[in-house]
Amino acid sequence: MDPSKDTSPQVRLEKITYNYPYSDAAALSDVNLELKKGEFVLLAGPSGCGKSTLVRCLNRLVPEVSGGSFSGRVLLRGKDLTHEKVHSLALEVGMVFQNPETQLFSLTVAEDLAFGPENLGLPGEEIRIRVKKVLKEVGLKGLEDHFIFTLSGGEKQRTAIGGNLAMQPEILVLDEPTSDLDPAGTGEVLELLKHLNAENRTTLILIEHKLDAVFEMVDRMLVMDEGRVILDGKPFEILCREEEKLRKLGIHPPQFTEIARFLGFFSENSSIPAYETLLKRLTELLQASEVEIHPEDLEKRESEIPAPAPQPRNTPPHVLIEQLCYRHEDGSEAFEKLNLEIKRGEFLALLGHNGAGKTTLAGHLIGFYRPASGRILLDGKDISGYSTARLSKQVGYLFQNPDSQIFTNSVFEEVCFGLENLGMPEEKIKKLADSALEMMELSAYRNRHPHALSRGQRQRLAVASILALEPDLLILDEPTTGQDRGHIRKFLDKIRKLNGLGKTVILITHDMELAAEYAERVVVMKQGKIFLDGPTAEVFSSPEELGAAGLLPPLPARLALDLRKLGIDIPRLLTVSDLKSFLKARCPELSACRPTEIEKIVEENDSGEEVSLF
Ligand SMILES: Nc1ncnc2c1ncn2[C@@H]1O[C@H](COP(=O)(O)OP(=O)(O)OP(=O)(O)O)[C@@H](O)[C@H]1O
Ligand SMILES: Nc1ncnc2c1ncn2[C@@H]1O[C@H](COP(=O)(O)OP(=O)(O)OP(=O)(O)O)[C@@H](O)[C@H]1O
Repeated sequence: MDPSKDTSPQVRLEKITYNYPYSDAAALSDVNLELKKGEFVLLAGPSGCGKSTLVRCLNRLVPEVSGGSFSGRVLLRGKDLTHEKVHSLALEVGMVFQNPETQLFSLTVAEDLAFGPENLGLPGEEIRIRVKKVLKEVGLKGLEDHFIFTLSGGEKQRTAIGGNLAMQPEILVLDEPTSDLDPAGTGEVLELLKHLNAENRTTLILIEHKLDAVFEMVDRMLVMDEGRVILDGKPFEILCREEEKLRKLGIHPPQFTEIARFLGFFSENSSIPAYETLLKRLTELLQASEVEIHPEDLEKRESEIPAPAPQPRNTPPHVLIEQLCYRHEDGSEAFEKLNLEIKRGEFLALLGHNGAGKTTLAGHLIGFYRPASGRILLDGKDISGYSTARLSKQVGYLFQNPDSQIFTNSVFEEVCFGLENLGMPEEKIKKLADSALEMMELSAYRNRHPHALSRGQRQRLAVASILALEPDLLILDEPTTGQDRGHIRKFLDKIRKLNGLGKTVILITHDMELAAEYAERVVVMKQGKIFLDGPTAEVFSSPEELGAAGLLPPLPARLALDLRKLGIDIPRLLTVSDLKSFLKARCPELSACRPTEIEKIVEENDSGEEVSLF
């Protein structure tokens, strides 16, 4: 039979129920699922719902390595895997894990890419060919001899993906493979996956919280909640039809589907409209409308972003970086006379391509790096003589990888750790730790070992530990990795409130949507230099410059820019809410619509609860 016509399932999960050791709650409950060869499947669901656990059943990491109690069967091309070993499945099921560091074993990039094929016993020439091909595919050409420990987060992620591609598996599972990548890198990796899927018919299972970039290219979307698969179908249909259910789970629709739905596309047709079609609909709507624009409607949203607290006269900036020069140990230049000033109470997004120098720059503020020349001042004081321990009283630094800052044996101890180091009384420590855990929705895991949490939960734990310390300056290095949109917003809404109380926030992110929504100022780095710096709306109105730094403005900003080019009178817009408010003000037929259930949910969520901690 022609294998391309074979419609029998490649993977079949039958009644899978699984509990981790010592855990009463089932991580998977009665999961039944079939996947066909060549399918490209998106697996979504709130943090902790069981996505990673489910995919780990496919190569027997669950339960062979994880232990616990497992029932049901996993069949691969009809073969029952119950008695298979993890290593014997490596050729069939490749897996790119959430944290690339857990799967990089060698000293250099090229050695790491060769590691898998070498273990398969392939001839040297074949290995060389594969490594060369993969280096190009994952965009690491030129870095082949770089040491793994010197790579930026995004470069490590590319290496981890490349290592799997070099094995040419039949099924490739990718657990948030783009979480640390810049928008250009995300696009490249997704193109690569599309190509693998189309050309080699590799079955792909992609776990992603960032739905914007992926929903258009996958064939099928599965949504999990509490260990069960609760939705299964075409992505655009699920995202539009089930928007209410998804929002309740904390899964926010991509900006594209939200706008398309608002403009009525889904009720007319269930296929995804093109960007140009959205633009055309908006143009027609706005040209037809004769209602005057009410600028106050547009300003409403912006005014929700708290303005920085007024600076008393003659107070020094909170952060002042003067003429900073820094070289890495290998002599490569990171910064040459870099200058940056941040006022107290600013909410600044630090953006830039992978390897631009964001983490290295931010690391200088807490003493992980020391300038070769130049000065760094916090509140006017030169920090060159301060230790990292001293600086951590003023500066809360959330690492890109939460596992880098988790080192105790229980969730509660973890949050207490930093507070104890500050020498606080026990009663106060307990109170602050409890409220930090409550704020991050982790109270239920109080006594659990941190490494028995999902990645998103570990990220929230790291955030709780930092927030409990009430630092004046918060540096959040990619805090959204592994989080669902619901948790991200709750967390950033709280950070915004802290910012409103005068805390300075530096958010390092590759997520333009979040930068647009939360930051008042955007600084873009490119190859170790400050490339753009200005108010958020202004920076996101410079698509050419952003493009040169490998970034793309968020969708509402792009639509507004393109509408202006078409001669439509429209202000700068940053968020979907901005766009909706503008349209409602301008087009009475849209504003006449009663709020849908979904909009009510959004409004309820937006109204926010009180910050319990401070
Ligand atoms: N080693 C472990 N021991 C006990 N419970 C665990 C362990 N690992 C994960 N869990 C729990 O199992 C549930 C499912 O975790 P899993 O990592 O599969 O979630 P996820 O959907 O992949 O989450 P995320 O999006 O945050 O990565 C979570 O509630 C988590 O706390
Ligand atoms: N110890 C080191 N030796 C040599 N080069 C290094 C070292 N540490 C970092 N680099 C390089 O410096 C550059 C900047 O790294 P940095 O981690 O600051 O980038 P980034 O903008 O935070 O990137 P990402 O978005 O990928 O996290 C990268 O190209 C990285 O490979």
